[in-house]
Amino acid sequence: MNKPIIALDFASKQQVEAFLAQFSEPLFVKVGMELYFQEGPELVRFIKSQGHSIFLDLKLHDIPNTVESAMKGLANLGVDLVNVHAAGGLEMMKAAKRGLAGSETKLIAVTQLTSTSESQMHEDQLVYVSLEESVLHYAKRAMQAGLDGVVCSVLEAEAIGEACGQNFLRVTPGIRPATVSVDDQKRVATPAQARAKGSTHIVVGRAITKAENPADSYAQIREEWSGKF
Ligand SMILES: O=c1ccn([C@@H]2O[C@H](COP(=O)(O)O)[C@@H](O)[C@H]2O)c(=O)[nH]1
Repeated sequence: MNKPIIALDFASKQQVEAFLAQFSEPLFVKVGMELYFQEGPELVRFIKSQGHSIFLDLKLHDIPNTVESAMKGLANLGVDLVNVHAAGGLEMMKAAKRGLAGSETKLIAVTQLTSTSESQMHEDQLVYVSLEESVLHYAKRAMQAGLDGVVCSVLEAEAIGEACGQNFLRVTPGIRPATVSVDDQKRVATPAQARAKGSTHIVVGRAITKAENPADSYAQIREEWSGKF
């Protein structure tokens, strides 16, 4: 079972260091826009030097040429996972993959953000299909472009596994243990539900980073996710 990916949604290297100091094992962490735009590639190199695996969650979405060039830069960082928005289109996703040529970094595409509900998708995007249909469409396009998987919610993970194959990654944020507030997330599930529905990875931020004891919270989530609880 893959380790839960901890979203390091912090504003500074200092906060990251203080957080990581509470763990004595190699982790799988996610560096997103908040942290990357403050601290840049140096911080990614630092986290890597500490032996942790990294999902660099920058959700690129631009014209194919720009995304390909940006991916060439990210390829040099040697992270484990990077992503684009599937809404950028097939050509953009293919360009992103070309940019990573020769690197070991896996590429996944965001389908519909887990903070989006079906009614919001209709209103904001004028997309009048079901949310699952939209997510499945993006997953199939990502597969067609040669990507390694998608970011989706647990609610769509099973259908994507059936449509795209079990090796196609289903990386699922919006994870909340039963007692924790959902905050701004709309399509949420517990770690146990994620396991049952075939997520390949879970992404957990605030339920760990804002917990009274992050290391305990991580251990509980990891146990629930791995089915040991
Ligand atoms: O659809 C998506 C894509 C990315 N995210 C990111 O995951 C974490 C979730 O944090 P929580 O505190 O566990 O809600 C966050 O970094 C998002 O940027 C997502 O939530 N949904």
